[in-house]
Amino acid sequence: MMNKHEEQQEQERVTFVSQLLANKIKKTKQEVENAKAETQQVQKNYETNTSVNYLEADDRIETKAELQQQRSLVNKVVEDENIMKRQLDTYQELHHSPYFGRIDIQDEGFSDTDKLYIGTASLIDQDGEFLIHDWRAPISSVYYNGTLGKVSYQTPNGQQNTKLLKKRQFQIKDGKIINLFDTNETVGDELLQKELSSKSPEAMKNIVATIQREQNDIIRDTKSDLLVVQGVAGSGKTSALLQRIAFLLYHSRNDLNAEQILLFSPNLLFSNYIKEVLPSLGEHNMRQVTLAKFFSQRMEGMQVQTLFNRFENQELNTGIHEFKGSQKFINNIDDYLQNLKPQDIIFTDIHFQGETYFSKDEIQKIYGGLNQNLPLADKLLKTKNTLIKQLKQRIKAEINSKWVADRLDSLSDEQYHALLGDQDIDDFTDFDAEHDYIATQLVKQNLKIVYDAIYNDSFWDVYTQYQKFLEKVSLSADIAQSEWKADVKQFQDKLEYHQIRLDDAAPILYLRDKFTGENKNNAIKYLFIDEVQDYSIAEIMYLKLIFRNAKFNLIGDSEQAIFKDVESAPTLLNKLNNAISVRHPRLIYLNRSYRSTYPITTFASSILPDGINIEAFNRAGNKPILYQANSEMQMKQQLKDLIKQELKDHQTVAIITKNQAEAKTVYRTIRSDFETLLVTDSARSINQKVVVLPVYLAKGLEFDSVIGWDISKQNYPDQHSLGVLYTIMTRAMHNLSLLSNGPVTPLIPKSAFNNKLVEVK
Ligand SMILES: Nc1ncnc2c1ncn2[C@@H]1O[C@H](COP(=O)(O)OP(=O)(O)OP(=O)(O)O)[C@@H](O)[C@H]1O
Repeated sequence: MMNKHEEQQEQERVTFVSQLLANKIKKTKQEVENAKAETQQVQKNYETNTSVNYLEADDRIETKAELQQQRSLVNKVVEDENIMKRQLDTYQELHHSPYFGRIDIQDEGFSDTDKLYIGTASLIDQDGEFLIHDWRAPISSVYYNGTLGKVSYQTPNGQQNTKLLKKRQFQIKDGKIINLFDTNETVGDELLQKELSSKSPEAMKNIVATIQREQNDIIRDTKSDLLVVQGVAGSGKTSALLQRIAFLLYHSRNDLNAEQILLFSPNLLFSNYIKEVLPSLGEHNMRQVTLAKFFSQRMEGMQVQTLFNRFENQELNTGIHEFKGSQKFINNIDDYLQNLKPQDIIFTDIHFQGETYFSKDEIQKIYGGLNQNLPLADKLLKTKNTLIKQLKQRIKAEINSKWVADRLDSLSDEQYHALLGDQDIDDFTDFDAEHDYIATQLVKQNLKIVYDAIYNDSFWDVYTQYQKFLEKVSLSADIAQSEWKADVKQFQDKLEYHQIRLDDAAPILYLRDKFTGENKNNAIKYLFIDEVQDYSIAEIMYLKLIFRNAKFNLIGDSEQAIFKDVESAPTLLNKLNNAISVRHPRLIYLNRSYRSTYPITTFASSILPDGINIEAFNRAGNKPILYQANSEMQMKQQLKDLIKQELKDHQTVAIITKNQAEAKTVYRTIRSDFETLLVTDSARSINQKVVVLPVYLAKGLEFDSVIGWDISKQNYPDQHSLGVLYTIMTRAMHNLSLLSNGPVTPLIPKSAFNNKLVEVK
């Protein structure tokens, strides 16, 4: 036990640091004010200057240079102001809770010990001494990883050794220590217990003070170019992912910024839920996108089916669905393209003002005339270049035509200037040169449609090409020809309405971008996919094709597959490793579950084949209760009673259903008794105590109390529903109840609920 004197000393230090921070805050606030005033002044100057009429040719050159100078001044003061504001945010965050850990270390051969305090950001006093070390600094890893004794940690200069003499944990609130203790554990369970038993917050919290050893491995990995995390429900995958981003931004701060990190998240609700984590760590948010949004952006003019839509409609042929999502299917596309003869390429005419400008035969000839051993993308590029060359020649010929002369005569001053663009009149040697330039611009403007068609590859019909591929591909044994034909027909029918089924989206895009070599994104350096079990291998292969400079971080739980059958983790990982060949793959398992109480975690795990491997964090709570009703009416009444009861003890009660239709039924049942939010696909926040939502929108979220709706045998008849049921159960932090109309699903083993089955009377 720590003695009173030591506690007092620690409190004095906290008070000292708080006071220092208070001063810094005061000073920085003033600096922000000054910076603001300066920005306003500079901006005002800039606006006055830009409003002068700079069409006057004489003034132009001078004005231009001046403007450029002014603009960079504006940018600079804005940037200064932002830096100051960020600094202020950091101080304020630290002022609230300056640090959460202390380590005492002693380097080999030295007799004195260093006391290091660890917090969300570093703080230095006027002598350059660290009052607080950033949790991401190399030495801080000792706090998360080490037990007392000899320890080592990675630095940019290699591994360092030291001796860890003491590890102390703090809970500090508004300058007061509420808790402190010494520990030899990685990060003591005591603090974690406290963190986990609190009520579910509206937004996700950062876990910086209590990061666990395996989580720390994920966060601090800098070597892998494919990092796969398989973690059971509630094991902190999403938390670790976000801390990892914060770590990477710190670790590579000179050559990585938040804009170069992209996170694929399951839905908008989730995006919103995690939005506050990085700012609370003093970092900018990464970019976020959902798969649906990403696809629709890449297939303009097409309506791409969403995951939710596919799940709701359940119209899938499993064999075909699996085939189209497989690595084999993508490899087939590669083979198809490799062996594609020029005459098999679906070129289309380019039109201009209702007439054929370049015919598909001409284009075919250009393509066919190329050395066919060139890479695909080169062949297309050369074809495009030839087309553009021909277009330019026609533009030249067009300059002296009558329609151009007529149009030039009727140009207003303004139009003339517009055509002139950035060009300076003084640069022309004579009037003819100027005339030719303007005429060329005019023709170009008119022929821009043709230019765009070439540039955008609209002379190639990717959809029909894909259809041809479908007609040719050799099927796997479990798919009947007739079924496949029907599927191809469906593809064609949907296309008429500009609709693309989700299963076809990634393969089409893959075919397109492989053929053209275009649409690559070289800027993204780190790609994260959360809930990766919901992605097909084909989709991931497409992402790999596009984001070729990105290190891939795939995070998920094979047991929570709600859109397909549950796959064992090794199977899934094996598939991923084969599909994305990289140099340094790494796989990390997280088997300990933190979200739910011990009874809930063990109950939920009992329905999984490998559930025994899931380690429940030891936090007490009630056993889940199963209510079996004899009619829908009885079940509804029981639901209302339950909600009333749960609201007494909990902040949020979520009723989770299998699909949207059930969610609506529940909503209608309870809305007159409770203020209720029915969560839909477009929802962005949950701001009600009682919420109803289908399982796929509950992905990644957590609630104090969860009620699973109608988990009857009829609703969850077999293994296909395993992932759905497991996901529902594991959303609960403190309490879980399940309702069933009639006999309970066979997925829950009798032994799991023997003494907790309540017959509804
Ligand atoms: N080291 C930790 N310290 C404190 N809390 C933690 C820690 N790890 C996880 N948690 C908490 O456990 C809960 C689950 O974490 P998270 O949502 O990151 O898990 P997940 O693996 O992504 O879950 P799922 O796959 O079930 O959606 C959160 O409330 C999180 O704050």
